[in-house]
Amino acid sequence: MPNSLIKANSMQKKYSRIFKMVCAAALLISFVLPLFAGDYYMRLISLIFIYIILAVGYNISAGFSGITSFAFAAHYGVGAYVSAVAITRYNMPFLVGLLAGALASGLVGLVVSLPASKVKHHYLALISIGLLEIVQQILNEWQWFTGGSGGMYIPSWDIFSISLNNFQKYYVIFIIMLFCVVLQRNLMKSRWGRDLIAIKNNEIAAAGVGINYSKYRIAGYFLSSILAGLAGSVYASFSGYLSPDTFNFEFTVFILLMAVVGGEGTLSGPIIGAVFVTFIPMLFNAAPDLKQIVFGALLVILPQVMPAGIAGTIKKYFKEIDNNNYIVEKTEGNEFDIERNVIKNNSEIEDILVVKGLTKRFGGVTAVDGLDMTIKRGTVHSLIGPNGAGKSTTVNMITGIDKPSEGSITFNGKEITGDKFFNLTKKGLSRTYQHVRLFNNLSVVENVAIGGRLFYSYSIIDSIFRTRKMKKEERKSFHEAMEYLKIINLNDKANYDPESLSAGQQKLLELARALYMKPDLLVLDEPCAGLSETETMEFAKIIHKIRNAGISILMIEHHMDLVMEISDYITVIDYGKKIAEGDPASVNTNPVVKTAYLGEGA
Ligand SMILES: Nc1ncnc2c1ncn2[C@@H]1O[C@H](COP(=O)(O)OP(=O)(O)OP(=O)(O)O)[C@@H](O)[C@H]1O
Repeated sequence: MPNSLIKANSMQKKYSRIFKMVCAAALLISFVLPLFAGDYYMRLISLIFIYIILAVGYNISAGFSGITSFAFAAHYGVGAYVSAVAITRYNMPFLVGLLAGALASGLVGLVVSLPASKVKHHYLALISIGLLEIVQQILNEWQWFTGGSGGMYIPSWDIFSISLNNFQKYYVIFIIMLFCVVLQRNLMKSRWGRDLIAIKNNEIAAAGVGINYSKYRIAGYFLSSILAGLAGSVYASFSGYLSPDTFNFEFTVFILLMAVVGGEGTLSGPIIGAVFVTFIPMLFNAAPDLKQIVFGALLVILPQVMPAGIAGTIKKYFKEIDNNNYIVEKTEGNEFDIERNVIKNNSEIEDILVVKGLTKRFGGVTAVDGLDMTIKRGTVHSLIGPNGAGKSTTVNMITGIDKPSEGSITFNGKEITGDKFFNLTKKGLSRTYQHVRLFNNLSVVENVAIGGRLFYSYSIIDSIFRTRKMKKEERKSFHEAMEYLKIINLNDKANYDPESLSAGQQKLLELARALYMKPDLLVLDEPCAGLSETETMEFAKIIHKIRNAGISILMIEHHMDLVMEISDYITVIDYGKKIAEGDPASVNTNPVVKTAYLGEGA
């Protein structure tokens, strides 16, 4: 059967048309503006371009990756001063100076984010305030390097010994800005961008698809600080004079305001934010003291009345999300063959998972107490017990979310006790969650595609330049993700926002994501909670299919009919201890289970 493109709905099409027209108009105006505008306006628009570069940097950090930092004024300052020193004191060419400034800011970002990644990530916000203070002091006091409070003059720009006039400077800044905007767009529409967005959405689920979120946070912040440093470097040569006062907390407020007005985590937000926030102060030329009050008030009010900013609000109105609908293909015809699409594990080991003496204590509470359990390859093994029995804690230890207090876990013959969650996914373990953990800033199909991220190898450079390799792998990945969506009958909702799905559909979507990871052992934590009776029966059929394809399943479930119907083996726990195990028939008639779990007399 032929493939047909999934059609965006009419509102999304309208948005896409309007968006393209606005972009084309903005590009055209920016391009021809110097032919008509005087020097003043050319400098003003150049400054907006610089702010766009800075706002793009901040957006990659806070908007997409969820890393809050108040040090972007400091990164901007480091970039500006390092490039100025490189050009004026060491006679480096302008372009080398730009790179030096950007890199220096990136290095500072690295130094700051490395320790911050080891503690809870919101500590980076605190560390960033410290950095801003340090940079302020250095700029003011380190006379021979920065010129101190007296400032520093930078000679006019030379590129290949040609001194640039304002007209030429405008186009150089315009090209650098365009590069940064396109870089942001390309990065975010690739697996690297999706990984960053996933971390912001849900750290645990991100680790569940194999993302080492500490490393990604560091990388995201490194890139953001490079862009902020680049903006500062361009500003230094553009303005011709640097003063430490420019890079203070007031400027941090200005950067935050650009993000809040434009809309964090959107591709056009930095552009909209930079334009608005550059023009707002002009309204207060007559009363400059009022400017800070207005900026502060806007920071207080806007997140409450327009939390998504201008770009986010417009997108919400058109129900648009930044997705990859241009490469999503809907396959019709043959039913998806799970067996064909799973990686067969060649291991001969029959006991796929062996748990011995597993114990977890939370302070005085022993949630799991010396549990022994063995899961045979190719079976559906259910773990049941009353509320609070320790089931979720058990699977959290098996999947590396909780560290066991005692005991051992062996998977495919290798000990995995205490392994990190993101490492276990690479070893063939995937899971769903008691409370659904989807990535709500990604579309339905992207939520599945991210499950297959380990099978694709294109680099971040491939992403930025959208190489053939990147496009080929993305197309394959989305095509496969669509196949997985077929299993759960959601292929016609590929471009939807996951929040628009019913609770049952969201559970199924999580299952499709876990399946695309091609696991050896699939762990399902209460997969049917919130599903209707019909959906539960559909789910049972899917589980049968998955098991027949050779994937072993460990399932926690309260729906007893389902457990009895689809399980090959059942382990029953109560107060963290195993009280029974066996096939469904024996467990169903076990008097201890009846007493403890089913509430009947033995
Ligand atoms: N992070 C935690 N800190 C402290 N106590 C915890 C923590 N997680 C679980 N517990 C406790 O451990 C015990 C087992 O909880 P767990 O969630 O594993 O049970 P469960 O069998 O999955 O329950 P349910 O069926 O209601 O989901 C409970 O008493 C719970 O309160």
